[in-house]
Amino acid sequence: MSKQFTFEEVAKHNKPGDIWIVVDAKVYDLSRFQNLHPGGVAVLNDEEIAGQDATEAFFALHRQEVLEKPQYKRLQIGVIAGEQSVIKAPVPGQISQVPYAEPTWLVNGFHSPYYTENHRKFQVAVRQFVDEHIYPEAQIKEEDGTRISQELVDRMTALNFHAMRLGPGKHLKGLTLMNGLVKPEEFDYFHELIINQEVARCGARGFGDGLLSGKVIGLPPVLNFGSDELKARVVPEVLQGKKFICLAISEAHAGSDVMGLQTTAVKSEDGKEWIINGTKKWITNGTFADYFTVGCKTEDGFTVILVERGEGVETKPIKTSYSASAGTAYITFDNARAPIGNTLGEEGGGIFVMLSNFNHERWVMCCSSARAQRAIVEECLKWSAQRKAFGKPLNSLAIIRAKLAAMISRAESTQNWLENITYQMCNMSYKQQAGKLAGQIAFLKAYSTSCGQETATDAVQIFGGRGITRTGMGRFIEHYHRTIGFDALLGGAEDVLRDLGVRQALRGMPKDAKL
Ligand code: HEM
Repeated sequence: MSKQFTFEEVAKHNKPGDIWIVVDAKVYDLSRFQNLHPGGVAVLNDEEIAGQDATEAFFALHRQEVLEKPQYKRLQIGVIAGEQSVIKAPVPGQISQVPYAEPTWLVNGFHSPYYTENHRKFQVAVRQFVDEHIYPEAQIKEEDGTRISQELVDRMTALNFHAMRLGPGKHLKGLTLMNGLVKPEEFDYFHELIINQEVARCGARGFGDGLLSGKVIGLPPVLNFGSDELKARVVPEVLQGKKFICLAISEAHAGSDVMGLQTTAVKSEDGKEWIINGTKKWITNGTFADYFTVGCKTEDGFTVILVERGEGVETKPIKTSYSASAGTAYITFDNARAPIGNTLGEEGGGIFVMLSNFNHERWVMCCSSARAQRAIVEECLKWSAQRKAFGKPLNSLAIIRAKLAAMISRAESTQNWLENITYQMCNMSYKQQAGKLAGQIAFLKAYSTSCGQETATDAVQIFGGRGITRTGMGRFIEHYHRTIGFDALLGGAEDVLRDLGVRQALRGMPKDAKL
């Protein structure tokens, strides 16, 4: 039972060296903390703060997580008798009650044709896991830039999280998913969407990629095009988080232009090995990968080869604008060798191997992008309600409300289009998806990330200086604004994708369609 105080008792502690305050009906003794306060002593000694109820002033300047930190939590010495705390710290797994902070299918009273009872149970379990285990590590690693902990990798393995992130398919056969919550044959793209969206809530873009997204794009070529022997060796150890894999296609010489790649693979004299020479750039998870799914120029064109870390393979980190925890690498292959049996698909058939991967990769990015921008909407709705300017909350200004309207509309339209495409994916064969959805997914990705960029700009305007400050109230806004470019480039730049979508559409134009 907390010690009880009255406002009168608190008011007596209002002098330098003896400062108590009330925040949300909780009494804090700041006497010894005052000189350590990052905001300085003077603000605490203000006559409207020292000995007073400082709730409004506190929440205008600090995120509520400040009070959850153990070093600050222990400043609380009691509560105000007869008063109730109203501000609740988020509980792991909880659904936000802020309007538009959740997609409609998670909001009380709304309906959806897409999600089953099983999806709903699955979402609860995934959110709980993300909030308890991924979110806290994401916040630390995004800042310190170190790679994902093996402890977290292992926790994810125990739920077969790594396997589920590759989507539905044969690789799930025989696995216990999420402690048996969903049967492998029932796992569909909506389950996968849930995983992608729940992880995106962490608001840590670099760590999000460090969370083995190299595997999401690097392993499918092995799964779909590797020999049985290669698959038997590589797939289980990657899905169990014992080894790491990445996709190594882009180069300093060529990004979207796959045919312009310069890394070469030639056969050894005895014909048993590939000898690989060249460089790769911006390779996610490359710094800690054991396997590299490498796009190479070969005699017959373009070929994809699985290369193991070893002699002739060097990786070094590239400093990008997001966290080094993503393991973004510059890779050099200097007479690196790989057995011919590591060829993925046909020699010269690399384009086919790559193209079969792109739709899924882009759709995964749409899931994250839609959810990440919604999290920014929630931040802006909260901030504009609690921040006062000219004596009124920010949201009393029409210009702020107009920005919120635009953000909300963007988040809702992206999610709704995404759910429609996901439903099509659930009801089409992989081949049908390749034919019918490449354009749709390309358009959605470009739309979603351009919406994200506009939302990032609007959010910075709403948060002001805090929107460009890495700590404190605007830290998620600063982070989102700094890293939205990754969504807009990875998996295809916006302009390239829009053009691809239109070209796909033009191919489907009936010859007899005339005005
Ligand atoms: C339990 C009491 C308090 C604790 C534990 C605390 C802690 C902190 C911390 C950790 C920061 C760094 C920024 C951040 O991480 O958000 C900070 C900044 C600040 N604090 Fe406090 N604080 C307390 C009460 C207050 C009060 C009552 C005021 C009164 C106005 C105040 C004014 C400020 C200011 C002006 C800043 C700088 C904000 C900025 O740079 O945007 N603090 N405080």
